[in-house]
Amino acid sequence: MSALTNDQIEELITKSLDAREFSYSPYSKFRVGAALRSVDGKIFQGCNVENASYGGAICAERTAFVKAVSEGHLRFVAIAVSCDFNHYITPCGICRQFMNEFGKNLEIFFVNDDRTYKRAILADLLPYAFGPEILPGK
Ligand SMILES: O=c1ccn([C@H]2C[C@H](O)[C@@H](CO)O2)c(=O)[nH]1
Ligand SMILES: [Zn+2]
Repeated sequence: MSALTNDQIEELITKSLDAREFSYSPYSKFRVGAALRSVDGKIFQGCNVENASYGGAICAERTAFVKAVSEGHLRFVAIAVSCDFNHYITPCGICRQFMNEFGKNLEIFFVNDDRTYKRAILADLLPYAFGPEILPGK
């Protein structure tokens, strides 16, 4: 069961699909969009941003998180992710670790081109995670 209403899920899906528009992906030609909902209902969109130094690429999920955190938001309910293939895209390992910093109960919607989706919780995608609770001072 999702913490979001069906309308909220549909809104997140639309914003995730729309976010692909600004994908900067001249190398992979793989356009990814994400939409992240904070606990106070704000939605932050992100796309993947690649680099001539290939390893410098930033995924859509992290773009959305960095936008949100840099504007003072630290608590999130859900993120939707989409690519422009007939595929349910799942976040890469770096993004799973990155997102874990902000809570293991985050809902993740993997959105297909036709708006159908699959849903998971971050804790299921990153079991036995290394997280901030392990470090002193947290
Ligand atoms: O969940 C994912 C998986 C991949 N990518 C990007 C990284 C790179 O720009 C391109 C191909 O890996 O897709 C994302 O943005 N999110
Ligand atoms: Zn990633």
